[in-house]
Amino acid sequence: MTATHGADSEVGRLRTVMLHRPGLELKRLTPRNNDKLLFDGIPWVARAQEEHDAFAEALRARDVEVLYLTDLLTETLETPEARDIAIATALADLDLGDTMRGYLDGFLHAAPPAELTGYLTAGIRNDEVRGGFGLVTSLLAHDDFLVDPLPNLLFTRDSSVWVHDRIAITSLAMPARKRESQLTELIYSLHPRFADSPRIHGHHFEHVEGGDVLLLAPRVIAVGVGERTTPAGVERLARQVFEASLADTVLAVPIAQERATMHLDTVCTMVDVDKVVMYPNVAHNLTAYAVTHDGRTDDGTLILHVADAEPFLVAAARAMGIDTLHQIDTGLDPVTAEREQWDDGNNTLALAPRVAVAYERNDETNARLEDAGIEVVRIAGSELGSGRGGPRCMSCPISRDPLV
Ligand SMILES: NC(=[NH2+])NCCC[C@H](N)C(=O)O
Repeated sequence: MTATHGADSEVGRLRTVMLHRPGLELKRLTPRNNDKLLFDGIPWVARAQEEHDAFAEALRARDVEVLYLTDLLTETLETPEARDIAIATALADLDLGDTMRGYLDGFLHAAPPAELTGYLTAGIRNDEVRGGFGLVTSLLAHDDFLVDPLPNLLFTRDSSVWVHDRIAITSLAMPARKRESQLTELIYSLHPRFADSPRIHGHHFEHVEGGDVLLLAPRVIAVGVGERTTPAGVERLARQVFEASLADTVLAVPIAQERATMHLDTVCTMVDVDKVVMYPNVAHNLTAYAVTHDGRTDDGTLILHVADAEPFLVAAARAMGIDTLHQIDTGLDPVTAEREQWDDGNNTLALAPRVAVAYERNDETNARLEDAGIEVVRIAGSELGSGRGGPRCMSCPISRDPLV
């Protein structure tokens, strides 16, 4: 692979990553809105920022280039075209009424790029507006949002994902996250750094979230199907990656439709070219449907073949062309395993084969990873973890070395 941007695996040496440093949007969380905004508590924002800065530093210390989503967005918003699209898409989605919509349209257009980034990410509360007064402002509560904040931007893995040299703009399932991929779509369409990068999928298509997409090996992709990614979403993604010749096999992997297992990467991540760390309580019943393609219908549509369900590790190894995809034997008792899974113990970010970033709190899982020869780069996540996401969720690899 010669592209400057892109990734063909989960473990090729990480060169460039996109993160989002948590900011004002986290200060919008209250005990009344945190469930709807998909947080399990109210994070201490200053500490969350410290933890995140340490995460970014750990990556830089390993020569990984760290890009911040808000910097990319602000740079994108320098052009009037980008501002028009950003404002029109954001406002079109909101339940505002014409008086407020008209006011906000003018207000947002007048804001300089960095400020506009702030409004698009942290939102605007009813008690913060200085105009557009009318029925909407009178009847909404003072702390209702006119523009919703996006606290889950922190989890950059979900709102876009590189597949080889293409960027897939995802389509997020939960209402609280829907606007996130409008922003990533804007960045990848109009930021000069990504000008020539071909895109697939889009925020208006069937739901696919990046946390469900695992690049098992060059040309083999596993996609979790559960609370977030839908069966139709995987089918759409499979057709696109086959059409663009980015993969030969897509494995659709059913996962329980529960908060604890919202994405495939909450139960399984790769730590080496042939090793995964997997939540032991699901390891034995995780299955996969291998999807391949062969020929076209008369109208040119690809004909997909869907194999019967098989154990995930078996189907994955076959598609990857290896004898065995090893599961690190964490040997944890079910209760410890459940606790550490909840705290994202299985949600590791590989910096290279056998080097993975993990939350320090998951002592047992980390010790077993080390026993298996994996170098564990530990980071703190006491506050970051309240959004239920670990190192993998908080990072979107933009460039990884190809596996040779
Ligand atoms: N790739 C992941 N596992 N992302 C975690 C996302 C967590 C986020 N609060 C949500 O519910 O959407």
